[in-house]
Amino acid sequence: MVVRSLKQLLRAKTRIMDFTKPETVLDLQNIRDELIKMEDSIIFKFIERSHFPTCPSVYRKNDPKLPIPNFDGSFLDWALLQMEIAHSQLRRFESPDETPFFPDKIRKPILPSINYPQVLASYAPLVNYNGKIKQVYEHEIVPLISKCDADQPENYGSVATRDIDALQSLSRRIHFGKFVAEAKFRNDEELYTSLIRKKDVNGIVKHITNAAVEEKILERLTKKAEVYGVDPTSSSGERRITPEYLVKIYKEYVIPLTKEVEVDYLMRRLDEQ
Ligand SMILES: O=C(O)C(=O)C[C@]1(C(=O)O)C=C[C@@H](O)C=C1
Repeated sequence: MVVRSLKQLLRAKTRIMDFTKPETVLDLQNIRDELIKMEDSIIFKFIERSHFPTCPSVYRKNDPKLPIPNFDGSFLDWALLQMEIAHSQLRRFESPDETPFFPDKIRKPILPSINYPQVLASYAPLVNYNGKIKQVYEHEIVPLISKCDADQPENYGSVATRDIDALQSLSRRIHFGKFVAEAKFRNDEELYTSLIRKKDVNGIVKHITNAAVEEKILERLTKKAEVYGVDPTSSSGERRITPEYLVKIYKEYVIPLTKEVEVDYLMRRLDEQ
């Protein structure tokens, strides 16, 4: 009897989001646990980027230092597009938690489809904030997380690969707002239906906001940045990612953009029924 209940306890504790099981995907606690795990990947990706200077040429459209034949865009745009073309063929964007930066240019997978059960509304892929995420990343986040303000041609490739990793993690985190929104909608359909009918954006923002959860996120990030952001082997204790910058990035960009995704998703939610 004791053994059985212990097993049950373990099972309950190890419940995680599984995209083939809709009931695990729309459990708000599972979603929040996943968001917590994503904090670690985002911090580590920022740390990887922080070893390099800003390298503005990487983000400049058609920069003469980085000529790319038959391409209209920045070096990062080009690199990200090549990566998405490869990843699309590996089935990356079939997963409902992945949102491409170039939805019109990706390819069909080489691998057979998984046919995930549909948990989000059918328009979910159209809720795509990647343009805005890239804008914010290049203009606001890179200057905060780079080692210094400088161009370093020998590291353009390394910078672009670090940027792609960071952008993909940020995109996944921010677009998780769709799962949060769907879970909240199903938990209180009456309330959200009435707010959506009235097009009451402020009311929706008020109801999706949980100040206590946000405060906890910022507290946890401060602690994580203190631990991960310092190289324990470095005698000078030099900081790589400071708690101050990490909190600023979450408070000013990551959480507000997640909420924007939630609101956008919810505002269209009644068209689906
Ligand atoms: O956890 C939630 O309820 C969310 O809506 C996600 C999130 C976030 O971005 O982490 C956004 C808004 C809430 O105020 C709290 C947290």
